[in-house]
Amino acid sequence: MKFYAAQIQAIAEALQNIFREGAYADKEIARVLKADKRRGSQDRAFIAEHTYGIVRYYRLYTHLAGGEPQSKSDWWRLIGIHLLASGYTLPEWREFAGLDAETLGAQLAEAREQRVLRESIPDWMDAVGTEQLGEAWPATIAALNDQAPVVLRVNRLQADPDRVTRELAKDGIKVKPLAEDALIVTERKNLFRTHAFRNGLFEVQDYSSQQAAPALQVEPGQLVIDACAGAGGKSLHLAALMENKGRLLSMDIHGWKLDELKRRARRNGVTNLETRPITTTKIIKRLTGKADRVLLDVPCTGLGVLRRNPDAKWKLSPETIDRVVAEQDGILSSYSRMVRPEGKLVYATCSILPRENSERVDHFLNSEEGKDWVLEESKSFLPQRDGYDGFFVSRLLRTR
Ligand SMILES: C[S@@+](CC[C@H](N)C(=O)[O-])C[C@H]1O[C@@H](n2cnc3c(N)ncnc32)[C@H](O)[C@@H]1O
Repeated sequence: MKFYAAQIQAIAEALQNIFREGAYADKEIARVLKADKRRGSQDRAFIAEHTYGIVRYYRLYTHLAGGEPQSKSDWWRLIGIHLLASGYTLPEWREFAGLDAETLGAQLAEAREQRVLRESIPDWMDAVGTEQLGEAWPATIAALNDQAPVVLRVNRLQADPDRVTRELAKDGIKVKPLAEDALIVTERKNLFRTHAFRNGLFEVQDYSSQQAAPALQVEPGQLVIDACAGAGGKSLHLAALMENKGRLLSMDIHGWKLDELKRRARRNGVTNLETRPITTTKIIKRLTGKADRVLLDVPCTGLGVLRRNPDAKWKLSPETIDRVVAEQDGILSSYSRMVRPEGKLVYATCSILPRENSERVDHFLNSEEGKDWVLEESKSFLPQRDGYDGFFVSRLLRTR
C-alpha cells in the first residue's frame, strides 16, 4: 500500500485536535475530511479508519512510543507505530526512522499481557468495570474495541425490508435480514448518499438501540412523550410504531437537537410529532399525569457504545459517572410524573454499568416518587453476548 504525506498529516491534525483541544472524534474527522474536498473515497476511508484506530488504542501506542506526543514528529511517529502494529509496511520516511516490525512486535506482545494496555483504557475504568461487571468485564471491554456492525432500521411508514434491500442493491450495497425491522449491512459503503436514505426508507440504528421504542408498548392514538429525544433516533421509531396516529411529543433541553429531529421527521414521513424544548420545569409540570407512555433515553456515560465513540475512553472520568447518575435520578423522579395512572415508562441507557441501569431503577422504585410504580421488565445487552452495542431497557408501570 502506498502512503501519502497528506493522509498522515490529516490524521495527525485530527489527533491533535481530539487529544489536545478536546474535540469529539466523529466531528473532528468530519471536519478534516470536509477541509479538503479533492480526496477520493479510499483516501477518506483511510483517514477515518486510522484516526479512530489510534484513538481506540491511544494508551497502548503512547506506551510503545515512550510517552504522549509533544511535537508534530511525535504524532507522525505514533501513527507509524499504529500502522506497523496493524500489519502495514512503512515507507522509508525520515519521520518513521527507527521503527521496525520485529522490535515493535516484541514490545506489543509484552504490553498486551496487561489488560489496561491491551484494551487501552485508563486504570480507573478498568477498576470500575471490574467492580461493576465482575467476570464479564474482560470479554465486555474486549468486544467494545471491535468494529461495530452497521445495522439499519426499516422505516415502516414508507417501506418494508424487501423494498429497502432492493433499493440499496441498486447502489451496490448488500444487506441481510436481522430481525423484523432490522437489516445488517454486509458491505460498508456510504449509506447516506443513497436514494433510499434520502427518501427516508431507513435509518442507521444499532440493533440494541432498536429495542427501546418497542419496549414502551405504544399504540396508535396514544399521547407518547420522548423526554430526552435528542436528534430523535427513538422518536422516529416510536412514530412508526404509532403508525403516525396520536400525538408524539419529543422534548430535550437542547433545542438545536430537536431542529435536527424535525428535519429527520420530514424525511421519514412522520406527521404526528411535535418538538418542545425544555426551557423551564413548568413544561414538565404542565404535563403531569397526561401521558400514556414516556420514554426516558437518559444521558449516560456511553460506555456501551465505545466501539462507535472510542474517544469516550479518554473524555470520561469517575466524576462524570457521579454527575450522570445524579442527572439520571433527577430525570426519573421528575419526568415520571408525566405518566398517567396505568401508563408506562421506559428507562434506557447506552451504558453497561449496573450503576447507571438497574441500580437507578431500584433507586427510583425505593424512593417516595416511585411508590406507585412497579417494574415490568428489564433487559441488558452486552456486545460480546448479544453482538451489538451495550444497552439497557427497563419498563415500569404506574399503578395509580
Ligand atoms: C442518550 S441521548 C438521547 C438520544 C436520542 N433519544 C436518540 O435516540 O437519538 C440523551 C439526551 O438527553 C438530553 N438531556 C440531557 N439532560 C436532559 C434533561 N434534564 N432533560 C431532557 N433531556 C436531557 C441530551 O441533550 C441528549 O440529547
